[in-house]
Amino acid sequence: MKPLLGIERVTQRFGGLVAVSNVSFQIFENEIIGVIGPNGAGKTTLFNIITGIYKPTEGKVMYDEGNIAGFRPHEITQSGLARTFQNIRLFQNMTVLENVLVGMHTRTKANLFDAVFRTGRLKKEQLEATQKAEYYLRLVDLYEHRHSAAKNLPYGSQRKLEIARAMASEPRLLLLDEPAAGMNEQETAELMEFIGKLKALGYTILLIEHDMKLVMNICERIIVFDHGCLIAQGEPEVIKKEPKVIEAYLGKEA
Ligand SMILES: Nc1ncnc2c1ncn2[C@@H]1O[C@H](COP(=O)(O)OP(=O)(O)OP(=O)(O)O)[C@@H](O)[C@H]1O
Repeated sequence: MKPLLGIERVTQRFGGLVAVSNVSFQIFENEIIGVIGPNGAGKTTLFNIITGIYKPTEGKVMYDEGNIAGFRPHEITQSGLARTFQNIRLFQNMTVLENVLVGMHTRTKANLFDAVFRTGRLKKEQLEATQKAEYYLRLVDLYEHRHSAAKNLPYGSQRKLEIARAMASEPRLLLLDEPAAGMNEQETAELMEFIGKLKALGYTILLIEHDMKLVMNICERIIVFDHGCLIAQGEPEVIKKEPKVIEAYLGKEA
């Protein structure tokens, strides 16, 4: 089986600091993979490399068999990767529905001419986009709130809205940066159920998360970072018992 994403000997230096050091791993279609590690281990830098915010100093990011290292973020979104951020990045004054429509932008075809003259093509496309956005909002249980301003949603719902917005670009691979951050126990439990639903829909998910219960429960494989290096990868049961992991991460934070 060919991987959907292949990280090949990737290194990211910032001046003298090596944030990611010679990292390689693969992700296969429809897997849920967790990335864990202490603060500053290089997890977010890895996401930033995969999503085109940084061009790695060395190495390849193979996605669907092509090397996307150095592609611009919008090109990466167009190739079928989408992400959420550690800190919520919604348009707070826009409605819930509008936030999802923004995520769909890379998939619409109407041009300036269509926009100025409000052509039939534009109207048809707008209607289809709204229907699609509503579909994603139903998936995350926010349809009823579609006309509320994003800022009026509770925190857990704002995180779900971010996921809906990422899904609107129709990715095959979803990268979630600390999706449970700031959530209460109930919201985290709902999120776990929701991520299970995404898998059933065929998505492949790579997530960074500090909530060990979430990671251990829903991830099929876990990748562990420490000081920029990949120190272990495997099934949760194996990772839990790995001495290097306990020393680097679980021992300090769990
Ligand atoms: N743009 C940058 N310029 C310089 N150093 C950076 C930059 N981005 C990250 N770093 C450094 O790279 C290292 C890895 O940081 P990164 O944010 O990837 O870690 P992390 O595992 O995501 O941590 P956390 O769990 O706290 O989010 C840190 O030492 C950080 O200070």
